[in-house]
Amino acid sequence: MEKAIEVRDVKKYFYSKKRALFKKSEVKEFKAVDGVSFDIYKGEIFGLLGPNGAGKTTLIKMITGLLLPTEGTILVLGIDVVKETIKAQRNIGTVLAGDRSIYWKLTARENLEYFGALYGLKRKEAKERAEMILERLGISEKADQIVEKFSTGMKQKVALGKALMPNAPILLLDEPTLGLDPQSAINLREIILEFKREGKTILLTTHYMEEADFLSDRVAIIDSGKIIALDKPDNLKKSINEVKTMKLELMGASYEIIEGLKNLEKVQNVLSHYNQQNRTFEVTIHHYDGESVIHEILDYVLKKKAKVLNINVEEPSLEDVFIHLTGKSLRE
Ligand SMILES: Nc1ncnc2c1ncn2[C@@H]1O[C@H](COP(=O)(O)OP(=O)(O)OP(=O)(O)O)[C@@H](O)[C@H]1O
Repeated sequence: MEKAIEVRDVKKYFYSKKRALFKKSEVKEFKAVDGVSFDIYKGEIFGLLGPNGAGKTTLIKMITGLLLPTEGTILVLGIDVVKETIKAQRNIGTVLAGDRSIYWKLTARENLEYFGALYGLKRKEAKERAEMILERLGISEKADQIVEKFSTGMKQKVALGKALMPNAPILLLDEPTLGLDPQSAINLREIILEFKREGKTILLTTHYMEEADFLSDRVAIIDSGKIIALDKPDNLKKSINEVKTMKLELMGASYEIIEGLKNLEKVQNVLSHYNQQNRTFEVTIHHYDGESVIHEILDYVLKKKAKVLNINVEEPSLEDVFIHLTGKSLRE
């Protein structure tokens, strides 16, 4: 398979000065991306899944040439992003999370035409392409209104439209559906799949496991600047087949009772979320081996006088893969 993007041993360290009274200021090093390697093949959707602060945006910014890596090499269609930044950038359309680079005082159409000119399109070409993209993204009707008044979803579509203007073969989408209402998110995911059908290579970052699962041909799970797993979503889920997931909704429980669950034999991970409104705990339990441990869990909970409102035994999700590997939730 032909490679569209090659990332080799890439690191990005940030440095900040910590001032202390009467002492020499210390330089603190922060490893935002800490030795990452992967390939993205032509025509695939590659998902980078990880919690907030995992290093996803930093990686995208390095691939697109906006940030210099501290170490390592990035090739885009064989072109070194550091050595030939502009040449590499010609192959990429990028939308960063909460993209503010579109002009809010211009209309959607003016934005696209302006960026088209910036990318070197002739006036007529830019007009035609903007028209086609506005149509594709379903925003033709509002194309001549200023962007400032648009909803978050519409603004996101204009940002995506801007990234599509140069008709680059590779798209980098950073949290494309962040902040969108469910229906707009579904629409945008459909549009992303259409781009793939047209042969574009897409790298997207997300911290929504359903999104990574639904869209990606392969997913890299990233945490604290490192890739901790990389495979097709189904293979990742199969890799934790021996781990079963049980979800409980408990009334009258406490953090202490939930901590106690961790001491049960064959229980691997316990994560909980307190729902203030209903005063219930939603508890996710990863355990090995079926029935006996389920009985033990229920016996324990009932002995502690908590009420079980709901029990679900679920198929593993990418969130479960993440919990299995890190012991924490994607949303923490
Ligand atoms: N310019 C910078 N200087 C110092 N630290 C930075 C800088 N940019 C990012 N970081 C830190 O690097 C880490 C990774 O940030 P990054 O934005 O890549 O994460 P992310 O996975 O995209 O998460 P999010 O979804 O929250 O943006 C964070 O802890 C962030 O605070």
